[in-house]
Amino acid sequence: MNSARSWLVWGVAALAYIAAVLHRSSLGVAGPAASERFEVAATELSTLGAVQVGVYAAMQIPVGVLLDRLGPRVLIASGAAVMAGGQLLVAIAEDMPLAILGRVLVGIGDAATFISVIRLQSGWFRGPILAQMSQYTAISGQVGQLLSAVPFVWLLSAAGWTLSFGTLAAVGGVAFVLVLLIVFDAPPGGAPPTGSIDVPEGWLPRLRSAFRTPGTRLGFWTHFSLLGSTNLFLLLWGFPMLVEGLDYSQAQAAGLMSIVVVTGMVVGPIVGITTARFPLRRSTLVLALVALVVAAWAAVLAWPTQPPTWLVVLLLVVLGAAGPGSTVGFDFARTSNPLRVLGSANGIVNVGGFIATFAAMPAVGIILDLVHSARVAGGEAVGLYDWEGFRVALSFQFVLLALGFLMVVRMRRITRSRLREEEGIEVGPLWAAIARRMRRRPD
Ligand SMILES: NCCCC[C@H](N)C(=O)NCC(=O)O
Repeated sequence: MNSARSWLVWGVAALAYIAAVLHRSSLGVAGPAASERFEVAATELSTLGAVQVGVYAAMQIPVGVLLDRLGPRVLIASGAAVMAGGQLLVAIAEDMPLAILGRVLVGIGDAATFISVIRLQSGWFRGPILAQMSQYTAISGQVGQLLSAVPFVWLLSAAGWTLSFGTLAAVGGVAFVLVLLIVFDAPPGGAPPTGSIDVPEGWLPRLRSAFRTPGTRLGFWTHFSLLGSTNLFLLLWGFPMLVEGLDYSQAQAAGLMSIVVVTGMVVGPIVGITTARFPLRRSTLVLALVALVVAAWAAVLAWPTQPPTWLVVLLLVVLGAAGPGSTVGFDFARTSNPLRVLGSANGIVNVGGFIATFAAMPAVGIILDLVHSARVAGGEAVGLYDWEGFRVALSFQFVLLALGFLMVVRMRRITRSRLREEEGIEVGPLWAAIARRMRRRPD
């Protein structure tokens, strides 16, 4: 445990996750080339991305269940192979149906990767470092995002569609081989024991047991509350909001959006160390981050004119910090479930953020349309994507953020009362803990 070999195994699994995120984000940066190759408009093209994210979300529970049966090694390796196959289809596709099939395969393989790497960590690491490992895994994914934004974009322009997507397929193939050679579920001698906790037999009872555990649902609502806004911004509405709503150039908008990614990479380890040091205060950190997201959006959307750049940057920093905050959801699942149901529990947590994203993505589009139609009917000559429209449409997020906040408060009450009954641990208010600590400190 926690040995050089643990780091090597995790490192190769993290490489597979980097490759997964590279596959995931490769289409987003290839928009114009894809429009040209398949002769489709932007709207049809966006269905390719939506299909992939939809498949990813729909596969979380089945993948979680399979993870508990087959273990992370099989799931990470199969994920890499399926994604490589999918990218190969995209590389040779000359029409949309084959490209869609390719992206469906990418979505399926991608779905198997992140929660399997998170599950793998519990086989190889012990102690406080475990709380940090999920953050390091999530950060490695950001490397995949950067690889798609810079070298892949360059390769696409230099070598063309087939060769560049073919290269991604080869990257997936290399990841597959490396995982088979190096990644095993646990060190020789087996995984750490699950203690005296009874684990039900059969996938459905196990899934039910994971769902009934309050810590799993606390993780789900954490992920729901903190990933929705960041995903909504990064995956769909951020770019149009900055370019068409706030009149930034495309290059400025790209630079601004990278603030979200870089902040996530900086804040991740801080969140990991904090949650490892103060495990009983994780939910307070989550609630504080949700409150920050609400405050930042409220300030930007309520600004009397177009918000100044410093305020936009502040929003982007907060959205960047929310990403690592959402990863805390997996830590709640880890500390409240036995190892043999952790795959199912991680699957449940990971659905949270994607449900929020799915609810918000179309809702913002529909509200933008409604506001635009109403204003045009009232005699105004305005574009679909003007700032007034975005102000109203993006406010929809407050509904999801409020729901998420209230559910985190509720689930933390239930989790804490379970902790009191089963382990005799009383978690008092934060201010009382701080006051106690100050009294203990020598003058
Ligand atoms: N851009 C935000 C990254 C946060 C990572 C996140 N907690 C997560 O759940 N990722 C799932 C995945 O498959 O990448």
